[in-house]
Amino acid sequence: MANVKHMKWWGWGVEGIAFTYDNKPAFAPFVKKAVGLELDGSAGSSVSFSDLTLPSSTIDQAFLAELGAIVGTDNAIVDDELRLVHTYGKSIRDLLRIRASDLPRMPDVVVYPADEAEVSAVVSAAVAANAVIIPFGGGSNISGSLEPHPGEARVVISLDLGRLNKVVSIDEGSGLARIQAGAQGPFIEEQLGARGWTMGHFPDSFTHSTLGGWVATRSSGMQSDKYGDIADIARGLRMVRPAGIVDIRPVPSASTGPSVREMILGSEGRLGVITEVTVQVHRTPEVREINGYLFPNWEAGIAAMHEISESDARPTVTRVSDARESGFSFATGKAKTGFDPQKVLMAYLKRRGWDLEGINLSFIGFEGSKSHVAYEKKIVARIVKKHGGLGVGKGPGVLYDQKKFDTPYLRDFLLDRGAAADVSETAAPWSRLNEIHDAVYAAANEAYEQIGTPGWIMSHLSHSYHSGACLYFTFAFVHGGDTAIAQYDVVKRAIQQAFVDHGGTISHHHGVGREHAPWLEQDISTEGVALMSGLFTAADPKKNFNPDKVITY
Ligand SMILES: Cc1cc2nc3c(=O)[nH]c(=O)nc-3n(C[C@H](O)[C@H](O)[C@H](O)COP(=O)(O)OP(=O)(O)OC[C@H]3O[C@@H](n4cnc5c(N)ncnc54)[C@H](O)[C@@H]3O)c2cc1C
Repeated sequence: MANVKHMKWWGWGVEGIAFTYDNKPAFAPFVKKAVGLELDGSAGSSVSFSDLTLPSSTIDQAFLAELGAIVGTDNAIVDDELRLVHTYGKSIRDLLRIRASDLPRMPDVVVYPADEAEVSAVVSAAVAANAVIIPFGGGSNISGSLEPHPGEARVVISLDLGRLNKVVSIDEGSGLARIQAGAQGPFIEEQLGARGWTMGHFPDSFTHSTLGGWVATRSSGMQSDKYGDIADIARGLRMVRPAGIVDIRPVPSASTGPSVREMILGSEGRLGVITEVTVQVHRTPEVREINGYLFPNWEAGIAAMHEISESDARPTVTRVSDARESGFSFATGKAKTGFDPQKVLMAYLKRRGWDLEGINLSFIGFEGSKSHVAYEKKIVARIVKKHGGLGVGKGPGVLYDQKKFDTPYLRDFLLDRGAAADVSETAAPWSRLNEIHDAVYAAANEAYEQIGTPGWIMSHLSHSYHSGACLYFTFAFVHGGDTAIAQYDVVKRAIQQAFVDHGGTISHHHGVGREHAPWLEQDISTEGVALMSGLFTAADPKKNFNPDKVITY
């Protein structure tokens, strides 16, 4: 069997790692206050694989043998757990549906090609048989980008790129690395790091997502302020199509008509299978540091991030959490014995007249030579001070850096105990960020009233650009069991609508999939959707490539 590791079928990450609130005394009271959920130390209720009802595979032996002849019989697999892992991504909707056995259509077979030639052969065989091909990276998307259409009558192949996982070569003279599309974050950085390079792309899902998936969803990492989004980082591409390979060479910029590279970015498997990407890489910096700052309120934090984006400083991360999200961060802190610097700091701020409930916690990252980092930190310190903020040093930044990939486990913990939590993000001009923030809060709170349960919403700004920034919202509520997805839809719809109504996009970095497709027309206009639809129809007239995503039937 293919030696490709997958996440748990029922949640985030790998078996054996889970969120715990041991030694986090503020966590249980925080959850009680936020969503009314009583944490009593019990393990909660999870789901066992044998409780699920799964539809059988519809692939016939002859086609399975044909695929097996291309990739090896061990790499064309009909196995229920593998099929399940390849059905959905990791949104709360996906996790709720799995727990409810809401699985109308699963892939019939999971195929693991070893190289581009095998991808091409599988694509040819699949198109000849009029089968559906769904490229699979790490399965971490939260936009419904993988699931087969419930009524799909044709054979559905999940084409897992997990064996295409090598850094092929590095052009050290240009800072370009050729990397296979199925490589996951840690493996890429390990390979590059060993030769003194970094790609600088660190999405929160870094540990379980792939280069091909990042490109296919237009991903953005937490250090995008310096390194760019994947759309900036990915310079060259190779994508398998039924009639051949699209080969976009890694030139720094080009004036060659509408950009085919851009058409592939965000295509979510609808145009073909990406096998290789040439990315920009940078020398590992001499200094890497994330510092903590506090602001007395949200408006001050946003104004400071805006001013930093216009300054001579070019931090890697500019992030500020609103008061609610800051409260959440404080609540997940470990208990201290003896001297507690946080307590001392809070006492100091109180003396200076700060409203402790209104504190906004910020992280700003710096990379480069010692002198460059010192120069940037000086600029940032001046701006933070101007907006009434305060630097609190490296300590909180070190903690943030260590914990940043652990947060997703919390969602499974809450789900086991009856609470649904998920995220929605947007990007908008600087001039509209405060308006969007307030509008989303109002929309979510109205939605909670509508579904009749107390709910939680919190937000941070991340990913700053010249003209605006990304706002990222996390929401949670105790769900009503069978009605959980309907309740989730009410909240999610309210938030997405508030984005478009107030000048934001429906998705800054999570793609469209099926989840955000209903708002696409409001975002890019009717004619915009018509253009995109024309591209998909011309490129894939029989809808063999991951149909029903981005633009749905
Ligand atoms: C806890 C959590 C945190 C997250 N944090 C971030 C974040 O910080 N930034 C961010 O950008 N996203 C984030 N995401 C979303 C997700 O990780 C991204 O969308 C990621 O880019 C998906 O990559 P993947 O390899 O898992 O792709 P998959 O989920 O396997 O696939 C996603 C889509 O891409 C297509 N695809 C995958 N590989 C290929 C290929 N080789 N060729 C053609 N199409 C392909 C699939 O068909 C599908 O349509 C997060 C998700 C979770 C659950």
